Amino acid sequence: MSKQIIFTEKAPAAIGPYSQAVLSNGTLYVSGQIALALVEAGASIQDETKQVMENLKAILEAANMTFENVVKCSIFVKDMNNFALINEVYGSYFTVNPPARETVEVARLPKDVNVEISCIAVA
Ligand SMILES: C=C(N)C(=O)O
Repeated sequence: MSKQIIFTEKAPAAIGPYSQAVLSNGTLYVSGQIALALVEAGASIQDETKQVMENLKAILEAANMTFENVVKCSIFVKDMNNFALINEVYGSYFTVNPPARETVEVARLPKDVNVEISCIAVA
């Protein structure tokens, strides 16, 4: 079993006992990304989502991958009424052959952010 911890300063450090991402046997498991600073600044859901996607991008790049390597995403939202706005931003990162995905509304997210997205990518 191979297990390589991926870390980049270009994405926020973990806020708990987890790694930004773990690479195992060619598959990259990226932890759920949030945009805490933007939420604290009162940013829009679009800007929050964009920052989350940029975090994912930076972590993928740290493992020599891009969004093209992503096979699955999980989206957790505080308010499903934001579904369309989140899709608008998310979709701009996956213009062709988007990955598999689920989107789930949850009661609360860490640090009271509005959206958290994780992904799995394959080399
Ligand atoms: C933000 C997270 N990924 C967490 O708390 O697990």
